[in-house]
Amino acid sequence: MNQKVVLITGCSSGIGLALAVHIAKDEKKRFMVYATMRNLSKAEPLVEAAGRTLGRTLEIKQLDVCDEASIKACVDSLPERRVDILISNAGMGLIGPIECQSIEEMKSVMDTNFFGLVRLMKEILPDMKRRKKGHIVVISSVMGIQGILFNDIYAASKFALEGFCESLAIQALRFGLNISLIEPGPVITEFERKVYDEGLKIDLSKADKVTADMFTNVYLKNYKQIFETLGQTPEDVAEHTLKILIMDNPPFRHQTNTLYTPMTTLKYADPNGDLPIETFYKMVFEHDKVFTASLNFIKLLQWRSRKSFKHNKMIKSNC
Ligand SMILES: NC(=O)C1=CN([C@@H]2O[C@H](COP(=O)(O)OP(=O)(O)OC[C@H]3O[C@@H](n4cnc5c(N)ncnc54)[C@H](OP(=O)(O)O)[C@@H]3O)[C@@H](O)[C@H]2O)C=CC1
Ligand SMILES: CC1=C(/C=C/C(C)=C/C=C/C(C)=C/C=O)C(C)(C)CCC1
Repeated sequence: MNQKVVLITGCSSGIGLALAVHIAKDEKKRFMVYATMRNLSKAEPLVEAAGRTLGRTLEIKQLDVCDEASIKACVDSLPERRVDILISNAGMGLIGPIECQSIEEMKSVMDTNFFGLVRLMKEILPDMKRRKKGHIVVISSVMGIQGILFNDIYAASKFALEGFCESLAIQALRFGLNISLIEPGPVITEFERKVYDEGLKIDLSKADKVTADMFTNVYLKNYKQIFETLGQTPEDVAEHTLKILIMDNPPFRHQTNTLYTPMTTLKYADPNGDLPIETFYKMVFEHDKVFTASLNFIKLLQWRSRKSFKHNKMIKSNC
């Protein structure tokens, strides 16, 4: 059988782990998954979730996206160095006022989220071009489209990914290669815990009172609620991604959370770029009115989509 070779980065937890397992468990066994992580001592949750696919349609390998030698060693270890589908997922977040963050911390985010993909592409793209076959799937974010308060550096790293891929996609087309950006909204994973816990520990003494207050009393206060109201599961993102993998003509961009779409659409609706900024400003500072109204609207959308899901299921079961 002609299985497609899928290489995924950052599979020790969250979206990467869910992707690896979901793709390896494909009923038609269309894929051979190389699930990679930088630290193999963290493999236990993946081993457990992979179950019987381990050693069959799933293998675990070491790969650190910040280390060129580790990427090369991993790709060299694959049969014929072949990668049909690269899923660049490894990433990290960073929240808080920039005056409280060190340049080292910021560089680490850019190095992982952006240069991590660049290193992977430098190793894998030339082979894909030679074979005139391949699909590069990048786990970007809604923050690759639109910045969010106190996510300045993280959003910049995702914008960098999007600009890089948008430029490369034109060249890729010439070789018959596909590039797809997957853009989830909030997803309930270790990412949320890491970023939120770090956020609570930030030394705000370098920020002025207004900024410190905005971070503590607006951002951190609402962050949890945003995840609770809008948060997707990593399995849901994995399902969306698999659908993209099996398409004949996969799209360049795919947002996984329709509840978040009204917010990203603002960007496309106003060429001057003021609409999303003013709307987010109102959501933050006319908080009581707009933020609560927005959350209620989102809850209504959620209720309606759950209702229509049940309705569709009922129709199907009656057919
Ligand atoms: N959670 C969310 O709300 C959203 C997340 N995303 C994106 O999804 C991707 C996955 O995040 P998510 O699953 O949520 O978070 P997790 O923290 O659960 O997973 C991140 C993964 O990336 C790995 N990683 C970090 N640095 C490196 C590195 N240098 N080399 C290899 N692997 C590395 C981590 O490994 P280790 O365990 O060793 O740290 C971990 O396996 C990220 O790109 C993130 O930006 C996008 C939209 C929303
Ligand atoms: C929508 C919104 C907020 C927060 C959104 C968050 C926290 C989104 C997180 C997205 C993630 C984690 C993407 C990962 O790539 C605020 C600023 C609290 C208030 C204004 C409206």
